[in-house]
Amino acid sequence: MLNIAGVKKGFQVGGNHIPILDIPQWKVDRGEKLAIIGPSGSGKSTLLHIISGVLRADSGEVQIDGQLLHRMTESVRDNFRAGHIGYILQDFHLIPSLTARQNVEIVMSGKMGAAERRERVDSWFERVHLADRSRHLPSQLSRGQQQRVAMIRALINEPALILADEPTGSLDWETADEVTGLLLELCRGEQHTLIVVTHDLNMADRFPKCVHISEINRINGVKRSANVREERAI
Ligand SMILES: Nc1ncnc2c1ncn2[C@@H]1O[C@H](COP(=O)(O)OP(=O)(O)OP(=O)(O)O)[C@@H](O)[C@H]1O
Repeated sequence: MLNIAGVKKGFQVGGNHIPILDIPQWKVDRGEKLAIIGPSGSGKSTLLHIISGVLRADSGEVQIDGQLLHRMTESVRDNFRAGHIGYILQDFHLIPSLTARQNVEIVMSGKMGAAERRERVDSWFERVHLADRSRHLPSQLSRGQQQRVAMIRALINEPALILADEPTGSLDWETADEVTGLLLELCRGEQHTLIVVTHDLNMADRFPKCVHISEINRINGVKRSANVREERAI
């Protein structure tokens, strides 16, 4: 489903080129549920940005479902992203002036009829146990509820690939555990590939597969430990 070959990425800082990513080869199979862990500054978010196409690699190839992102024009890439990729962020990024369901409807295809759209949105709010909250504004929802709305927004178009950057990063332990369970349940099955970047080791433990960023990225610019629990104490 995802194939990365020879990807390099660096940033210009104060006239210096700082290499961040060097990924000779990395593959994620369809239907995999994968957590990526590793220290702050090791390029995890940058990797997700490159996979989603919001950031361009300096060189190399990213292929999703056989399609090469860097060969697409910007508008084709935007359409591809909207149809194939769902993105969940730590801070939800809900539009404050829109209700929960409007925040979801805004990403849905205009081609869908009003009744079908309503039914689909209703069924997703039921799935995340927020049926009675869909007409609330984000400010009237708890952080865990806001993240559940953001999850619906990422999943409503049934993307094949779901990327989540620290989805539990701003939640308390219990809510984080709930959100993790829900995310895994919603992404169950072969049709959803899920890649989560997290510092939350309880979350990572619940994933069928967990990799350290150093297993993917050859750049060793930050202090790393093979043992992530030790790393947290550094
Ligand atoms: N636009 C940018 N310009 C310059 N440097 C950048 C830019 N974006 C990211 N970086 C640098 O790239 C490195 C990797 O950042 P990234 O956010 O990918 O790390 P991360 O592993 O996700 O960290 P964290 O776990 O703290 O979120 C950092 O040193 C960061 O400062």
